[in-house]
Amino acid sequence: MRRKEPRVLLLISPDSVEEALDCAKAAEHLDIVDVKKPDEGSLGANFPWVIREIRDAIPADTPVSATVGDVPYKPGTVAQAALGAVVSGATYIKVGLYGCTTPDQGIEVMRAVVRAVKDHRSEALVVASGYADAHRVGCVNPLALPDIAARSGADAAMLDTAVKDGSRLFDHVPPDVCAEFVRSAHARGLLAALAGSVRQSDLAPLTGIGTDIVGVRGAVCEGGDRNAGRIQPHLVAAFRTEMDRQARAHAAGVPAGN
Ligand SMILES: O=C[C@H](O)COP(=O)(O)O
Repeated sequence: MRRKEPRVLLLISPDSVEEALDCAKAAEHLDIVDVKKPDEGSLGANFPWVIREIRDAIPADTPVSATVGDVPYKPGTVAQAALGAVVSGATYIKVGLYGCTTPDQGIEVMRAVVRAVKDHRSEALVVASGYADAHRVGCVNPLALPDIAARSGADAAMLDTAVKDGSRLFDHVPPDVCAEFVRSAHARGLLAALAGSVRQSDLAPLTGIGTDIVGVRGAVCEGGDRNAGRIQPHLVAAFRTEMDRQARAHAAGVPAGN
């Protein structure tokens, strides 16, 4: 049976139709299928026809998200790419503000994206994503994302990691600062999403932080390898089981351990 209101939404990122079919086998355990192309970057954009094929391949009640890329500070270019993603069937549109160095640049890009997406499909959700390791790539401070998202009319603020070299979300933004990010998003009426080589052992702090969405690829791939490994349905199921265990422990006020 499909989950109705999971405490935290699980977003899984396949890179192909074949991997999306493996996600479909685990559809009861995940909430959002997030199409990306990891060989084009952390939030690399896949082809429109891949988004369309994935939309057609997975259960109709599972929303499709698509990443628009690790985008430059080029509002027109990014708005067109975002329109391409929503026309192709995605209802979550994720934008990685890689080339934006200031909040004003991020707002300019995201306002253009929000207009392009919502003019086409008003109920689609726009996600403004920053990078926990922004200091390594010179982009906007991750804690600026909730304000950028709110001021541009986006629906969610997200953090991921830009450099996929084994370092993880909490290596760059510790749990107490992630908690501040989530509070800041919620105070602005936004969803908060956290990702970045997240593992099952991160689920206890992530649950406590109160994030709405956890984004994962590597942890549900064979051998934990987001590049060479493929998404495994049994690893998706195991990840969900641990999310649920942590959610129950949190609700009961009892630490679940790892
Ligand atoms: O949106 C989520 C990302 O796909 C996370 O990928 P990762 O868990 O391999 O860092």
